[in-house]
Amino acid sequence: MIELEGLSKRFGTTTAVDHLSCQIRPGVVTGFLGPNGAGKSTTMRMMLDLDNPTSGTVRVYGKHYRELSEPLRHVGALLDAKAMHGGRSAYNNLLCLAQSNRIPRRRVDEVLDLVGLTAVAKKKSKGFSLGMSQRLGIASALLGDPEILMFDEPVNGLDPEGILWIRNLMKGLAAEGRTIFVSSHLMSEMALTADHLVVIGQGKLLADLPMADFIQQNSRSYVRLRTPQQERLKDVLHDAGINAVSVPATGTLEIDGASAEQLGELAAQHQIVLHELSPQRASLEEAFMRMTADSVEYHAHAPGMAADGPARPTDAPAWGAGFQATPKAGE
Ligand SMILES: Nc1ncnc2c1ncn2[C@@H]1O[C@H](COP(=O)(O)OP(=O)(O)OP(=O)(O)O)[C@@H](O)[C@H]1O
Repeated sequence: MIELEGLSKRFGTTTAVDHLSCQIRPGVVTGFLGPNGAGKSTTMRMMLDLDNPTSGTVRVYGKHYRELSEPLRHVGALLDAKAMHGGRSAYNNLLCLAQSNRIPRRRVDEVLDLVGLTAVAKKKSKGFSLGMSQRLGIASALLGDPEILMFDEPVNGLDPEGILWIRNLMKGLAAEGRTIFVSSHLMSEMALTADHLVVIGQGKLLADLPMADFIQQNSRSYVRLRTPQQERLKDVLHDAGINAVSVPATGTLEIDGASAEQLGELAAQHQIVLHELSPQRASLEEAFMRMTADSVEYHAHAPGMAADGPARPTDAPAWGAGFQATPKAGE
């Protein structure tokens, strides 16, 4: 369990973290999301006592990080994969960490094996690729077999096999009852890994809720229908009080406010042929873009797009217009 209470951090005139309060619970993978510069790394650094809060507190199992004796046995973290001593071998980097926390030497071999670096254990870490450095950073986080694990962008530089491995590792560690807190900009990966989300924008808490609720609350689901009898179906739907929007580009109808079952049965009753009847659920990426659109600081613009153009994805469906995210703190 990690508890943040009114946590704030200012750097000069920049407020990196702004009165953040939430709890990161054990037994699940909690994803930590936010646009660039939202304050994710600063928050994680404060959790590890690497930055002092301007105000507020962060506690791990009821204690400040600095009060933990042998902290690696309680909290393991990967914040910066290149933070290792480049002149030391992977083995020696881990051995130094182990010795300073009274962790037995055999654990170094175990974690090297776990992350797949046994073959290069004696090589200096400055020659490691980003993916190998990530694996070494993950090994250091696992060294003390801690109850709490924090990973800042852990899949950065990993190949597909490595991404699958870290995903299963995090899920497995959470299933053992550990607290797993992970940041990533890869929404598709986060959608597959995290059970719960904490979302921040400009240092403020925007959401703290289960993944499924986040997607449901920040997107609209609808049903897509394709039929060779579109006008007839529209009349039937109209008579049933259901509004359908034609999408000429795809030749489909988009309907919200009715389930796929209802629509299929209605079509069958009127002997209307359907070529497609598919419930559409927005992706985590879409839900994230909608929620954080107003707190994105650094916008890139597609060629030809005005500098003050929309922050939302250009392929956002028309029904997104007027959408308002409802920030929700706590559950
Ligand atoms: N040491 C520092 N000195 C001054 N400003 C800082 C410092 N560290 C972070 N900041 C600022 O604090 C804000 C939050 O930065 P932070 O790195 O925590 O965001 P982030 O969400 O991790 O971003 P990203 O997703 O790009 O990694 C930014 O405006 C950043 O420029």
